[in-house]
Amino acid sequence: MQFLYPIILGSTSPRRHELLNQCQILHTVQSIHIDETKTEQETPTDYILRMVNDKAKSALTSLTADFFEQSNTVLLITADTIGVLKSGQVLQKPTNFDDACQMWQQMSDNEHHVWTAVQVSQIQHIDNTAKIINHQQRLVKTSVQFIPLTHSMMRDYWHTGEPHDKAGGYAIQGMGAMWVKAINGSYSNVVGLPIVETVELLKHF
Ligand SMILES: Cc1cn([C@H]2C[C@H](O)[C@@H](COP(=O)(O)OP(=O)(O)OP(=O)(O)O)O2)c(=O)[nH]c1=O
Repeated sequence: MQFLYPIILGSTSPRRHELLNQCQILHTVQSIHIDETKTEQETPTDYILRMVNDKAKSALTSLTADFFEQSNTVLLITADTIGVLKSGQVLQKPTNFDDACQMWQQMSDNEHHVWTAVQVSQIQHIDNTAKIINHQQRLVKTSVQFIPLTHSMMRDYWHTGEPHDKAGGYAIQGMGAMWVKAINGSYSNVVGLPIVETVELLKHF
């Protein structure tokens, strides 16, 4: 798939990279590291939209002249995925087994939503500096229904190592699929990048 400008994925998530590859969307990857702490006052929407913009600003500082060899304008994709309970509580990556169990107990035999925000930033390299000249965001929500979970299921899953770096402590594309009874909405959104909306944003530029 071809777009007007070269594409950079600003992410350390192998899942996002794989989803773009699956759709033959050519891109290079720039890893990013930011503080993902949510403030008390922030709503889930404020938080997730700030995250994708902070990730874009962080990636910007790493974009050296090599990234602009083909074109002085590039498109940068950044994304953030969280789980959201009916109470509005935000589920991030579990910090330890107890933290994961607290999330899973609330998700057991229940519905939660997975939200992914995606931002496409148009970046220009002028006077040796990369600048965001335009950006667009989308927020996509998918409903996920879990089966009832027992403590031994939680313990066994934790020991696989899969939950550690996943929002809500599970991977629908992995063994976590055994806990997912139904979804309503975009599957790629749960994995970490809503493909339909990402392509729409890329086409916009
Ligand atoms: C719910 C769910 C989340 N996830 C992943 C997607 C994201 O990689 C991760 C949520 O963390 P994010 O902070 O969104 O992403 P990340 O830290 O992995 O990567 P980066 O910030 O560098 O872009 O959870 C799955 O892989 N499968 C799932 O089913």
